[in-house]
Amino acid sequence: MKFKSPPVNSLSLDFITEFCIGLEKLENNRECRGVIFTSAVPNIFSSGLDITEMCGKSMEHYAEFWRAVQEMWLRLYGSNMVTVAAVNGSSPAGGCLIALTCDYRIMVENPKFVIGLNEAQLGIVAPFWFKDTFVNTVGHRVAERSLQLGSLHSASEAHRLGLVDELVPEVKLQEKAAAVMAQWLALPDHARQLTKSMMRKAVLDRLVAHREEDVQNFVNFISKESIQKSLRMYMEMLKKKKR
Ligand SMILES: CCCC/C=C/CC(=O)SCCNC(=O)CCNC(=O)[C@H](O)C(C)(C)COP(=O)(O)OP(=O)(O)OC[C@H]1O[C@@H](n2cnc3c(N)ncnc32)[C@H](O)[C@@H]1OP(=O)(O)O
Repeated sequence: MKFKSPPVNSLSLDFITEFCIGLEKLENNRECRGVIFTSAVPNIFSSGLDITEMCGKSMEHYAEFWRAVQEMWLRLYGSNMVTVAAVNGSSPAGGCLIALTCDYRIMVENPKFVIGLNEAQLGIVAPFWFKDTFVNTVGHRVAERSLQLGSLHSASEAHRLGLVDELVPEVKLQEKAAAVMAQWLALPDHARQLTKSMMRKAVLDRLVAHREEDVQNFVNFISKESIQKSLRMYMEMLKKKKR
């Protein structure tokens, strides 16, 4: 699945809806046992949640958007397929979450590309299921430090921390992703799927059990004037950076 929503593959409601529909189609296709996620936008894997969906909108919109974000994560983290992220560009926040939610992450070894859960830098807080996914990948200490600081890690640092599994030159990315996929698909599906479910079930169940509470938390938090102000300032900063 190639993300193609220029300029930065931000995860808008439309993007997320299409992502979920595409994933469901693949999940229901018995011929399809694995998916590689990558980007068709140069230098960007995904810039994370579309900030404009969380700024200046109604409470109803925030709730609809957050349910879609939850749905995307539940489907991807709970997927029966082998999922490989071929990260060919920067991947902050929600973009990093997509990569973390996959079974395996390969990143292009470009020092300009960054990845991480940088929510704290925007004055917002990653919800418990972002945090759980991160902890399950890199361990508690690395996740705690990285989340509190809202760190965006270079590709080599992300590799050192275990946030990504492998680094490759850009020209080798697709070949490597295909090789990893072949390795994972060589196992019997039922054994791999049951093992994956055993490893991820507690974290998935936690969100399912607290889904509406999590929506309400998000809506209450994001609609606070102080948080809206932080997001507006962050968007301004992104725009100024270009001038
Ligand atoms: C409260 C509960 C928790 C909620 C959880 C939220 C998780 C999230 O995902 S929040 C989103 C966090 N994302 C970021 O912090 C990334 C911000 N973007 C960047 O750092 C850079 O844009 C980039 C490194 C991804 C790319 O840099 P580049 O120089 O190539 O492009 P830009 O000129 O910065 O951007 C082009 C264009 O796109 C707009 N934009 C960028 N990111 C977003 C975004 N996440 N949402 C909406 N719009 C975004 C940027 O403002 C530019 O717009 P203009 O062309 O109109 O100026």
